Amino acid sequence: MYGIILNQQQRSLIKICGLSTEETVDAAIAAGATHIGLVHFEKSPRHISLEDAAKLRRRVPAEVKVVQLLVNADPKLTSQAIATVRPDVIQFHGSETPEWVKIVRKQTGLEVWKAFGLRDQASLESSSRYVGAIDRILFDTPAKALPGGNGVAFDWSLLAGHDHPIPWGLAGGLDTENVTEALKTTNTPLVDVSSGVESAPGVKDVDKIAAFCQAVREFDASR
Ligand SMILES: O=C(O)c1ccccc1N[C@@H]1O[C@H](COP(=O)(O)O)[C@@H](O)[C@H]1O
Repeated sequence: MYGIILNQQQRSLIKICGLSTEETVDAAIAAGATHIGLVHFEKSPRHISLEDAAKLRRRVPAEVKVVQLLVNADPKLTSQAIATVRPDVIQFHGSETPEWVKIVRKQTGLEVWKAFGLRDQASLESSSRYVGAIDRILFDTPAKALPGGNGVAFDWSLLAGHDHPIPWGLAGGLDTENVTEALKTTNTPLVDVSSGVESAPGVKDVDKIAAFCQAVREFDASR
């Protein structure tokens, strides 16, 4: 009986993105993150070289998945990132087409995620063009100064009650204060945070990482 109840309890997936130091990678793992995100995009304050990403990747135990974030990377850079970092997941966060991400998925066998800027109901419908091409869609705020990582939330009610055809996740402006509301409104299976666990752009804060993960786990325990 007890086992059945435990099995029914939904455990949210938590991705902490834009990590760039050993200390913060270790903190995210200790706090219960299920996914660690590494950004390779030179315009981002969270950009790290592929060699540094590979070093951080080696600290991550098998039960925590490593997500390599790329933005409109060409085929050469995409293969270099995969060969050097050996991520579990590739997150495409630019204007990559369904055709391109499907090729990467087929040729590498890796899990492929696509970030999608959600503007309105019509854009939610148009996101279905990625069905069959990716393993997970990550709904985010439409691009601003950067394609992502701006710390700005979108209207989560767009996702309330939506019948999702593929696995998905929620990103954009999440933090410890709003993540419970975001989970309640959207019932998302995965939350993805970057700016919301920083003390300055690109500087992750270990206490904020711990508090964010605790808020998510408290929500999980309450449902
Ligand atoms: O983090 C970045 O700098 C970044 C740069 C380019 C594309 C995506 C980026 N981050 C991703 O954006 C979402 C939302 O981030 P935030 O919590 O609003 O800061 C998330 O997937 C980040 O990993």
